Amino acid sequence: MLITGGTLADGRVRDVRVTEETIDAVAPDLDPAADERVIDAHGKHLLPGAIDVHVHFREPGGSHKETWRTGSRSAAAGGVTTVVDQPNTDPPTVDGAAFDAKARLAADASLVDYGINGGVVPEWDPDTLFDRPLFALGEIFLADSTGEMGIDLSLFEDALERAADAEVPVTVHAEDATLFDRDALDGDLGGSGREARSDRWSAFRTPEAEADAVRRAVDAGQRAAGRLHIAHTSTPEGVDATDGTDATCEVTPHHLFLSTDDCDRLGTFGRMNPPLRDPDRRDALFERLRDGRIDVVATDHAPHTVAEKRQPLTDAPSGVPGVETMLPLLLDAVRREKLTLERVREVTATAPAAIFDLPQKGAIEEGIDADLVLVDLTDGREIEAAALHSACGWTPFEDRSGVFPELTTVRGRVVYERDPATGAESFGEPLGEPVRSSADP
Ligand SMILES: NC(=O)N[C@@H](CC(=O)O)C(=O)O
Ligand SMILES: [Zn+2]
Ligand SMILES: [Zn+2]
Repeated sequence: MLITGGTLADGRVRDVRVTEETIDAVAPDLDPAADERVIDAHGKHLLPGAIDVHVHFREPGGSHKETWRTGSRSAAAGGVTTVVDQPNTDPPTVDGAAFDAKARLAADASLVDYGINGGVVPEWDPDTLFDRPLFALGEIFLADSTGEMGIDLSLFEDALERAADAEVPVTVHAEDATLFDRDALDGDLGGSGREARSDRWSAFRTPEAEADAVRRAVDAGQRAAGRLHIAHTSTPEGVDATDGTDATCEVTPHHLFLSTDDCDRLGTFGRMNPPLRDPDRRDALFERLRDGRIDVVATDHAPHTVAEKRQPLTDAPSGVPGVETMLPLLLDAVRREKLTLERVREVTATAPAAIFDLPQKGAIEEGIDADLVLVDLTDGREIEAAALHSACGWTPFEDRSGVFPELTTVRGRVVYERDPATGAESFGEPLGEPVRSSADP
């Protein structure tokens, strides 16, 4: 396949030849071979596929919320070519057998490349778990969230040691429940669903609870001398607690593009852990994305059904979908000159590939996986739940504008294609193996 005339993130216009699974050539002017498919990318941008290191595709055990098929189609339609699934499934991915069961589901159904993380609870089985090609160990929950997998600091320190020995990176959900403000949930919490006052959830799971937990996790990580990555940092204080350390951090699109100002509109559809923060903190977080203090954008794609969300604030589950809207929202920020295209490439592809050791991904270079996304930056459109592909059927970004892919390839296969003239979409077939195959060291 030859994609001609695309503009790369650094502004160079190049022809890109894809042969089998890899990028075969990146050059100013390539002649198409006789039977080669040619895709005209003139006036459009060609980016490396996004690597989303934090998704919850809910299988096994939660397939009424999402499945590997629906979640990976949503990823492909949003230009995400590699996803990493978290362990709070049912059963949780805390031993070798649970890992194998999830790996089989993913191999049969995932349209995009995937990694599977191991999880930690008191009854985990590190021996069989570390026997599997774990992408990472985490998210390790230092406070309960969906799946009630919260653990104490001493088990966290043991897990850090085991992961360091196994040279497996660790990701952590850093909130300290002892610093939650329980008074915030007394009094009037509004009604159910969109009538709920989810600003109270933000008042309950305080910024200090995150910042303090990040500081403690980072200290433990430094002592264990392993690779530590902080999941979904939602506050500037949390990000700043990683400054000057080896720990890396990620931010989600909802903590960049939403704030407590959206709680009124969203109700429980804006309830997640860590929660939405005040507009000033959101702006300070965006500044840290722009200036490089935040390493990665990852979605924490955490779908729940509309019915589950239409409950009172303290009964509804936490979490919002986001895998399909991450790149569109970031590209819309580029259109609005709030971010550069190179920074978007850095936080969605270059940095995740470097931090999680995926040398064959994250760039448009000869010899590496042909994970590519073709976008037309002049073609912004409104985000509508009905046009998205997650099984959950809703989005917290309704009516925001986004730039959606026209073509997504994973290791040279077209996994998603949309005709910009008609809107007609088509999807590819499952790929059948994880990005960390057992052949890896
Ligand atoms: N973020 C959330 O609010 N929920 C996530 C779990 C998590 O990432 O804490 C989920 O799996 O639902
Ligand atoms: Zn989490
Ligand atoms: Zn999560």
